[in-house]
Amino acid sequence: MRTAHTVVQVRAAEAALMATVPDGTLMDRAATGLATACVDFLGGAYGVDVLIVAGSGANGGDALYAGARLARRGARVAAILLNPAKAHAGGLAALRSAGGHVVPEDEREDAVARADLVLDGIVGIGGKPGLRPEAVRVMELVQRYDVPVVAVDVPSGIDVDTGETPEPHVRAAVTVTFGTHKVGLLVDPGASAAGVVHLVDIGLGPYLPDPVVESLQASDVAALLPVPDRTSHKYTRGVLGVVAGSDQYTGAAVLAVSGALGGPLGMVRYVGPDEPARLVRARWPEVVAGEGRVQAWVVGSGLGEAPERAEDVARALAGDVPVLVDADGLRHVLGRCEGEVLLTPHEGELARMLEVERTDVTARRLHYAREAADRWNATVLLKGATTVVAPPSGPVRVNSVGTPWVATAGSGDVLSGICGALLAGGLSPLDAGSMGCFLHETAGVLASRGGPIVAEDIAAALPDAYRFVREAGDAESA
Ligand SMILES: NC(=O)C1=CN([C@@H]2O[C@H](COP(=O)(O)OP(=O)(O)OC[C@H]3O[C@@H](n4cnc5c(N)ncnc54)[C@H](O)[C@@H]3O)[C@@H](O)[C@H]2O)[C@@H](O)CC1
Ligand SMILES: Nc1ncnc2c1ncn2[C@@H]1O[C@H](COP(=O)(O)OP(=O)(O)O)[C@@H](O)[C@H]1O
Ligand SMILES: [K+]
Repeated sequence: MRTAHTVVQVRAAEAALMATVPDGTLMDRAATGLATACVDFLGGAYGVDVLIVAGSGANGGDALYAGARLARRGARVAAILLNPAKAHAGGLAALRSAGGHVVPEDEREDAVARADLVLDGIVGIGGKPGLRPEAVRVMELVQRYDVPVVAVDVPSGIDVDTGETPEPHVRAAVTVTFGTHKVGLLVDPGASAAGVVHLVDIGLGPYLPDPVVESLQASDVAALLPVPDRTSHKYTRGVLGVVAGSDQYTGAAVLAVSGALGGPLGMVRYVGPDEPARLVRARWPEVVAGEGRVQAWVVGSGLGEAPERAEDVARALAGDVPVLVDADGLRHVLGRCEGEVLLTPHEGELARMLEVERTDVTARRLHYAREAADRWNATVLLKGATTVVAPPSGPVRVNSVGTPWVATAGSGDVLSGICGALLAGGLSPLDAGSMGCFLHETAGVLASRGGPIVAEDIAAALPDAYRFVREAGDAESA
């Protein structure tokens, strides 16, 4: 499991750890990990040009100490000091004694043009969102000369606790973060600005409280996946009721059922108009049409806007089994929910539910997913490149495994099916949503292999994703 903590939590843990170790130990560990990550990124240190952009805080100090290590390994290291009078004294002395030098103001452009790598040590967890004009000017040069950036702890300028990027910020190829992930590294748009995130262990673990954000890895998903045993039969494995599709949107019914059958359940019941029911049974003869006992419901994909379908949603929500509500069904989730409910909007649907602009949801994904979870007393899965799954209380899950090829019509219908299958298998809305998303995106990766796919391909690859996750879990725990 990847976990992320707030700045306040990190600062408290650092203070507790620092009281137990000699001065400078943490920065030493951070700088060592950072230098190693730079060498890995560059494929070596000897003869490369590394340019440090350092602010006045400890984040700049980390970058300068790492620069000293790289210089000792044969790199040519230069530093742009954004505030020379307040530069980190220890870091600067270390860099100078290792042979690094400070770039004079009129040579900054040359230094950027020459660099193989820029180390962003402008601000870390002490930074307010945004960059001061001088930092903006330097980073514009870095962008113009297309120099890859390794961010120290966080890409400077993002809102570290939310992942929001309302102002200018650094875009990194790699972010080397210390002690624990920061929330803004796992949630978009901050996550996109961070690039590949590499965690350096500085010994913070025992001092960290429960995280505010978590991200399941294959072994976590594997540990939670229901697997039948010798005593299982179709009813103990779970029966899912699917209320999806309409005469207008027949495909949604087939795709939601396809997603469900790619999950670990025993049986699917389809409830809907004659035409989609006929198509579902033609494609999947094992599906039973009509009402009956179920362990969970999926309602909403392709229901259309007919008012009578509102009753289908209300009936499922009034029942005593978990319910997933997707797409058109979300229009009919009126008051606070009772029982176990998973809502799966994309950004446009969540914007409509909360009566805000879609661009606001894009900019503040964590904020609005949490707000909706609180307002509807339900777990809210906000779809996208980094999916956010916010329960009414407790840590939020995010998923960044996947491929943009999954963004294809009907893909969300398949997602509703696989998440519903996991609900029917007895998992909580939080687990079902976050595991379903992981399996759905993994299926997308396996089906796509870098090329275009359609929603049916994702559904067809779900059993492979299931096997892949179980094997990866076995390998990680071996
Ligand atoms: N505290 C610790 O024990 C450790 C801290 N570490 C490093 O220390 C960092 C935190 O250091 P600090 O608390 O000194 O804070 P930072 O270095 O993050 O930044 C604080 C400084 O930046 C200025 N600043 C704030 N917002 C700005 C903006 N938008 N643009 C330009 N300047 C801005 C402030 O005036 C302040 O001087 C971490 O991110 C990490 O890199 C690591 O060395 C690991 C150990
Ligand atoms: N850039 C992306 N990278 C990975 N997955 C994505 C990306 N954009 C969207 N997705 C996923 O694709 C699916 C799209 O679902 P949705 O928007 O409901 O589409 P539809 O209504 O056509 O089924 C969701 O699972 C979402 O998380
Ligand atoms: K930084």
